[in-house]
Amino acid sequence: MDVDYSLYLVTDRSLLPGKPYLESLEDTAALPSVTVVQLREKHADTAEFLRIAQETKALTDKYNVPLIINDRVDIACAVKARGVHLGQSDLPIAVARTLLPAGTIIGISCNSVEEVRRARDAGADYVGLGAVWDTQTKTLTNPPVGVRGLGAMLHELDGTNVRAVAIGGIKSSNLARLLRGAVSETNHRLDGVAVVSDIVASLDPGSAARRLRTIFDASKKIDIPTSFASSQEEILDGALALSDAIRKSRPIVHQITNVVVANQSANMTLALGASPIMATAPEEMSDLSKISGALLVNIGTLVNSTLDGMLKGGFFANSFKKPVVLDPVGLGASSFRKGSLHKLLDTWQPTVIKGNAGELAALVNSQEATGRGVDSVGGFMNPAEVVRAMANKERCVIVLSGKTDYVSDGHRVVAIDNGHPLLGAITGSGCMLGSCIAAFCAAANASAIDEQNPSQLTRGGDFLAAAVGGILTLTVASELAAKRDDVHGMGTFLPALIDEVSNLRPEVIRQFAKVTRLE
Ligand SMILES: Cc1ncc(COP(=O)(O)OP(=O)(O)O)c(N)n1
Ligand SMILES: Cc1ncsc1CCOP(=O)(O)O
Repeated sequence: MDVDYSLYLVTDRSLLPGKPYLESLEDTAALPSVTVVQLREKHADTAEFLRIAQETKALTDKYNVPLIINDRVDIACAVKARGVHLGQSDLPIAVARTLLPAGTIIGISCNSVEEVRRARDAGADYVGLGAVWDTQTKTLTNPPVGVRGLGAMLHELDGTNVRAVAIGGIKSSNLARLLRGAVSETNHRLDGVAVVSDIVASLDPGSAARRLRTIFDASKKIDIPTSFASSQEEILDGALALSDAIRKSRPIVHQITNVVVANQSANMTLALGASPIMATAPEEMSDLSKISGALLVNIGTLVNSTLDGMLKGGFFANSFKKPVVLDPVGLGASSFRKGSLHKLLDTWQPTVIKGNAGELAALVNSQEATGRGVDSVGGFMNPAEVVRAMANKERCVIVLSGKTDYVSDGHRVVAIDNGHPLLGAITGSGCMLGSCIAAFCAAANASAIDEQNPSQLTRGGDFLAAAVGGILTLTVASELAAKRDDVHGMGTFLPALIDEVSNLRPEVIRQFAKVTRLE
């Protein structure tokens, strides 16, 4: 019979919070939450390992949960375990197969795409991918692969029966982010998650397991809805409805942004009819996430002290189902920015990533465009395809800003041809665009019905239409501002732009909008 890998408990007696081992295990095995148990004994001698394995087997048999033995093929044979889990330096799969009864499951740990390929070709039944994050449970010999490293590993398993679980640092507080991000471009997902401390070290391991299992099961029920507005007219209607919704509901837009633009971004947010809060302290991120409609994270003048706030801000925004707009300003300019961005994306899931060609190229390691400081040099040959592929990879809406702006959620791709060259002449127009998109995302999220799905990282809403609304507001206003008699250049353009945004009505946006649905 096939094993269900949904919630794969790995034991560790050294982490028990005072409860006897078998009692703690029974708390979880008795429930339908845990679907597999792996006995992992790092310090027991052979006799002790065998004794614990026999006791564990009796318990897992009682509740009909398959038992896997860590490392030791001999113990797996002795207790007639359902399987064995091997590390990269344990017995090779082919040798273990000759020693184990036919049908015994063999799993192996993999830390890279190459290891997954080898495991697949050697006939592994499942792979343990990780460590995803750092863990207190063991000293890692390889760096964590991160959430975003898992997609390429899963891709290697397309068309095979090899199952995959992720392991390392997984908790109920980060599981939804893991499950959202751990998907290959071909939509290959994890079959389960392997967890040690979040269950074993808990005073109430049964509840801990139930929380994890509820999130895992709920994640199977969500994807980017395909029922959203489809034609360019419908997308425009959706975007303009959000413009009205912002003025009616005045959402709080929390912005952790750069010191160059904080003031003008706050004014732009007010002009849209929303309410800015430009707070950076990590200590207040949890409270602010509860009251905000959306979070903007802009790395333009990144320092370690704000990075901490960004990590916590995004984490809590995901937890409270608030959309997060990420503006990776000047990403290619330094390895500090790149390293920090990877940390951010491994900690939380953005709803929208907005960047110029140089920034998006740095994110996907493309040579097609580069950055010069915070500016972009060059462009993509096929921008529509780039945003579509990136949206699928990053599992969010992607906005590529430029003379023509491109937006995709992985299904739909839209091009917008509004804007004025003066937007590119002043500092911070890209950053203000991030603020506009965040305000529109707040409105989209607020108007969605909360499905009460614990694996959702936002309430939902058409965030592609939100991005389109944010772009149109700024770019149409820029065209109107540039035409004004009192605008003579950069200096007079910025206040006029803010005025035009504050006076802009949806009918005017509709009149000037140049939106094309591409595919
Ligand atoms: C499901 C699962 N995945 C990975 C591991 C790690 O195994 P290994 O690399 O052998 O390291 P140790 O467990 O021996 O520390 C695992 N145990 N289970
Ligand atoms: C055994 C193992 N292999 C990679 S990470 C890990 C430990 C995971 O423990 P935790 O779930 O407590 O982070």
